[in-house]
Amino acid sequence: MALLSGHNLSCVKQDRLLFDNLDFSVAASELLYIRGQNGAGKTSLLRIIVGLTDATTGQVDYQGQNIRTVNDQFHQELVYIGHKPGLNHTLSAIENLSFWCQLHNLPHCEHELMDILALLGLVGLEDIPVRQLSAGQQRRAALARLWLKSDAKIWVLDEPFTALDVQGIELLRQRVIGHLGQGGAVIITSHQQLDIDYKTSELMLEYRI
Ligand SMILES: Nc1ncnc2c1ncn2[C@@H]1O[C@H](COP(=O)(O)OP(=O)(O)OP(=O)(O)O)[C@@H](O)[C@H]1O
Repeated sequence: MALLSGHNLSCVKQDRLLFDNLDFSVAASELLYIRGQNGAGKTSLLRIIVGLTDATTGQVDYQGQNIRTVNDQFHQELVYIGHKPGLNHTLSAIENLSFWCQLHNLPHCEHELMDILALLGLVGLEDIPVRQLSAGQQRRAALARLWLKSDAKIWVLDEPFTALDVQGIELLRQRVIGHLGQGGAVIITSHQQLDIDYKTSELMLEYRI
């Protein structure tokens, strides 16, 4: 059974039809790549998938039910990391992630924060404002959420490799493998191919004029 599926999705932005009649599904331990050139509509599709915006037509189902009707459960079991890191630049990494843990009702996370930041190579940088971190360090801080909310079933990641170095890419790759191994599902946009021994499908968005 599909964990997450989209049916007859279409999206119009600025009078341009980005996609229509679009169906997808992703099941436990599956990875779905969404591909397409700049401006094809990948981010727009991800925002529809996580319920941040409505599709022009169609619906997204979580475990067979419209995400709008199982909103709370869906968001409890989802981690979405957008194209931008989604961090408050005036706060430190610790402050950003502590706030995120509270927002997601994950109080136990606070105890794990330092270990996760160490794993991500951010020790010594955890207390400075995020704006003083490099782009790759900011990305790492954003990706810490994948370690903090480890029981989320669905990960939706928009260009998560952006700005990461080789070691960061491998760290994230191993994390994705671990998640798939635990029965999670991952939807990802990336211009980079991941070499992974799990069922992988691809959705190509054509750029439309
Ligand atoms: N909030 C918005 N209001 C109006 N138009 C938008 C908005 N967001 C995106 N668009 C338009 O929708 C189109 C698709 O944008 P989107 O960000 O989904 O593409 P993308 O495939 O993710 O691109 P990229 O690879 O560059 O990140 C673009 O032409 C963009 O101008």
